[in-house]
Amino acid sequence: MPSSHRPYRIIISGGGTGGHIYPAVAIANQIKAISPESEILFVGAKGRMEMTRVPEAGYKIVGLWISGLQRRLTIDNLSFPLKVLSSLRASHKIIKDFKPDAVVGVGGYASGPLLYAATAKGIPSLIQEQNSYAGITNKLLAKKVGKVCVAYENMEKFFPAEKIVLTGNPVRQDILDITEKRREALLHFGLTSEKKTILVIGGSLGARTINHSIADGLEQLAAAGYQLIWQTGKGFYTEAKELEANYTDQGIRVFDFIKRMDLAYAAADIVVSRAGALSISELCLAAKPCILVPSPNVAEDHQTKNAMALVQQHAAILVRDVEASQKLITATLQLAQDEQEQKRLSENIKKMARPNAAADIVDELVKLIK
Ligand SMILES: CC(=O)N[C@H]1[C@@H](OP(=O)(O)OP(=O)(O)OC[C@H]2O[C@@H](n3ccc(=O)[nH]c3=O)[C@H](O)[C@@H]2O)O[C@H](CO)[C@@H](O)[C@@H]1O
Repeated sequence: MPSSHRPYRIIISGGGTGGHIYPAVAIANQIKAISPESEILFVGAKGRMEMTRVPEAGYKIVGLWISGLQRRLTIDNLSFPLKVLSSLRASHKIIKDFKPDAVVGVGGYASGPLLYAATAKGIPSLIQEQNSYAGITNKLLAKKVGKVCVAYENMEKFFPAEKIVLTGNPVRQDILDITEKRREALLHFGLTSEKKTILVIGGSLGARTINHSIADGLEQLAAAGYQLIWQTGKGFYTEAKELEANYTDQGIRVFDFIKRMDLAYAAADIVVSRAGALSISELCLAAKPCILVPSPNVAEDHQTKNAMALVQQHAAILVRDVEASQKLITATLQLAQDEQEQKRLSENIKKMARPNAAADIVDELVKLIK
């Protein structure tokens, strides 16, 4: 069937961590799905993760010279006003050259100047907030943009009510259907179907407390007969690799970053994870029983709020970061042994999935253009 959409020119801006980048990629893929001739340009922050992950996903990206304002007084802060001015000027030029029909902001440093410049020119714009607690960039931009697509209820405290649309977080297509991928997944990670698999993910940057707790409990997990896919982030990778060397026959697999998250979810019987908003949205779609260890190092403790939205529905188990060193391994072993609890959690978390988020967001975007 021919597409009823003309080709659109869209800029998507933001990044910093996977939690901002992958929803942006999912939105881009959806625009291409409804209108394959569309042109999409990403705008990120120089030196940040999006500058490599976005081209890997097949899209062009340009980088702005911008960073966040640190809460402490640092040398970096002194250059902050200069960075804002420089990135605003660069954003105006990018918009003038690319001539977008609309712009999308996904949060993170780069979306500030780009959306500010776009809205000043009256270009239709939409932001997507992944968390149950709004980031500062999005809060400031909300006054200027046309629509704010959110993933949690009660976001009126942060954004003008008439602009809010509850869509959920857009998740990469390959994670939407993992049920058929288990065999391929076990093969991919060199694991066996005879053992249960625990997936440990620290979020796109890795999580120190989770890493230390798993390192301390590795012997226990292996002795109990579980295999492990363990994503450490860069910081703990070398140490974890050394530990892994003692357990290769028992199926302990260490990665700093996993590119095939679809296969990681497909292989997993249970998951231990930070409570980043995208990880949570993906876990809902994958319908995996999980233990969430919210990062305490994020604005307004928003990961705990993300996690509680599930815990209150008995859709996930919470282990607080301060308690992880004592409780995480015990909780993991308990859940791994309790198939009824796994089933209950899996059924409940599945109810919270929003598989149409990307399509709903792009619908809103198209309405703004029209
Ligand atoms: C420390 C920090 O600031 N964390 C924030 C960041 O988290 P972070 O970037 O960790 O984000 P999320 O947990 O939301 O998402 C991680 C994303 O990276 C992907 N992934 C992860 C690990 C890996 O090895 N491979 C891989 O592809 C996941 O599949 C997911 O798509 O953005 C989220 C969304 O705004 C916030 O909720 C988090 O609080």
